[in-house]
Amino acid sequence: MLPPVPVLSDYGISEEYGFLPAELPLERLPDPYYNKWEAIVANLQGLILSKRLRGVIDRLPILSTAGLEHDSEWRRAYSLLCFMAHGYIWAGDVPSERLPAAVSIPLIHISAYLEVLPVATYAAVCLWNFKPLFADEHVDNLENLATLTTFTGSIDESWFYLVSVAIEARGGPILPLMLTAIEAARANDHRTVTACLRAFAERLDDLGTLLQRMHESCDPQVFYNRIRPFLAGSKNMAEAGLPNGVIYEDGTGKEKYRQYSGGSNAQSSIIQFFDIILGIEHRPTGEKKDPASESEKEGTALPPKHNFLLEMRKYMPGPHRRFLEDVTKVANLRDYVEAHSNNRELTVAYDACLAMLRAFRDKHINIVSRYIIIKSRESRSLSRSKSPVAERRKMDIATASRQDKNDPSKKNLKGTGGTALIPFLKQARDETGEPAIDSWARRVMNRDFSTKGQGDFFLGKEEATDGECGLAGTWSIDENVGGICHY
Ligand code: HEM
Ligand SMILES: N[C@@H](CC(=O)c1ccccc1NC=O)C(=O)O
Repeated sequence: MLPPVPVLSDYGISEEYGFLPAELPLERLPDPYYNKWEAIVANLQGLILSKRLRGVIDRLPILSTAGLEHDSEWRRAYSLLCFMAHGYIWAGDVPSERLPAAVSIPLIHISAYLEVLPVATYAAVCLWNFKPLFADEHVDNLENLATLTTFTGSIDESWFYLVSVAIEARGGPILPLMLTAIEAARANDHRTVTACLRAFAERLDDLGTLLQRMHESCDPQVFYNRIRPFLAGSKNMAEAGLPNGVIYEDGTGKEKYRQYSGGSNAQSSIIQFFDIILGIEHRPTGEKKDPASESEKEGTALPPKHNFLLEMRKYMPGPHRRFLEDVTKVANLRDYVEAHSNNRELTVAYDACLAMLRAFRDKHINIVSRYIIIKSRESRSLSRSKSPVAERRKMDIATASRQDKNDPSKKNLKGTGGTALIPFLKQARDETGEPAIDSWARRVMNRDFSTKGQGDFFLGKEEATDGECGLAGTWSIDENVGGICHY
């Protein structure tokens, strides 16, 4: 007996909005008992700017969670407390190693209820932190979105979160679409599978276009120096001033240091869903395709490596994490397409999805290059010329990275999630092309993009120059980030 195909509503997932809550995030908690939390967050930028946030939170009483009713209230409370927590920890000349009980006690309780970790996750700042400007218009349109809370009050920060919200909303309908494709493959209905894959490829192309819009209104300077420091977690943050992590006070005096990764879009369930549905496997960073043969060669068993993308599932809301696990059990499309490799329409549609997802990751690497790598180089040379200790510390918070004497600008830069970002992101991109069925597609997607240049490429047959799946285009090589495909 095959396991049942998951039903979205069983996991609180919407057919229309995907992992965004079907009920819009609350703009404030209805019970006036929580006015103190609402007032702090409503004045967050002012309190941070005037350096008065810590004092205010130090005087805040411990509020009970008993007044929270609907899930949307729990989500609002979680988001409020995460903004307060990260504001408290990071707004100051040195980060705070302790989080007062007035934040940590309710935050830990609410996180347990929502089955998410007590740190500013992607859910806290993106999924549960937006509103439509016009209630009668869709939220998959960036022109109809606003954020509820930001650390800085800047349009750059709002835009940074909202691009992700729009991607989640526009990607939402892909979930029921691809669950239908799984059912169709079970019924050997290749026409429906092909149609679903084509529609998926087109949507992925849309999502890439949305991702590119990051450049419109989020300035790399503002992102790197003003916004990003607040998104950092408490893991691997020694350079930034948190060698042990953070103590979440509970009044017992017996608390231990805790360490959590910072917010990262790797905590978005939708992109992980795309990988699962297409049968893309992500290995731990640095691991080659066939590690068994490598260890046999050396005659040693390799120790198990850390798989960051799996680790990031712990930072997703519990039902979303369980949905991904259950979809993994039924994902059959890669096997189905491989078993029907003589069906050109089917293989081309499947390869187009891989190509589009790979192109999405290319655009993302380009963003990371502009928003983090280039910025970190600039701030390093600036800080070398200024050099006082306070400047240096600020720089370390901004880069949230380790330094390497030989190449301080590249390999050792860390993402807020804690990855060695460039090797990790490039590997994730390359793994996206691996399942390609068609030999053309395989050659194009897995080619060595290590030299600069440009040219044309085709996915599928040579005559498939264009068309429904957008299978032809040009490629060019950027000096920082490897291959970029333009469709
Ligand atoms: C200025 C904007 C952005 C920057 C600087 C950025 C940076 C990063 C970094 C450094 C990582 C590595 C993981 C970590 O350690 O955190 C990452 C991962 C990731 N980011 Fe972004 N990101 C941005 C926007 C986005 C957006 C809008 C999306 C939309 C979906 C996205 C999707 C992902 C995904 C899916 C991963 C996991 C790696 C993968 O699956 O390829 N990012 N990002
Ligand atoms: N990993 C990114 C941060 C990041 O992507 C992120 C963090 C919190 C909430 C959303 C995020 N991504 C996208 O919009 C970084 O290292 O700066």
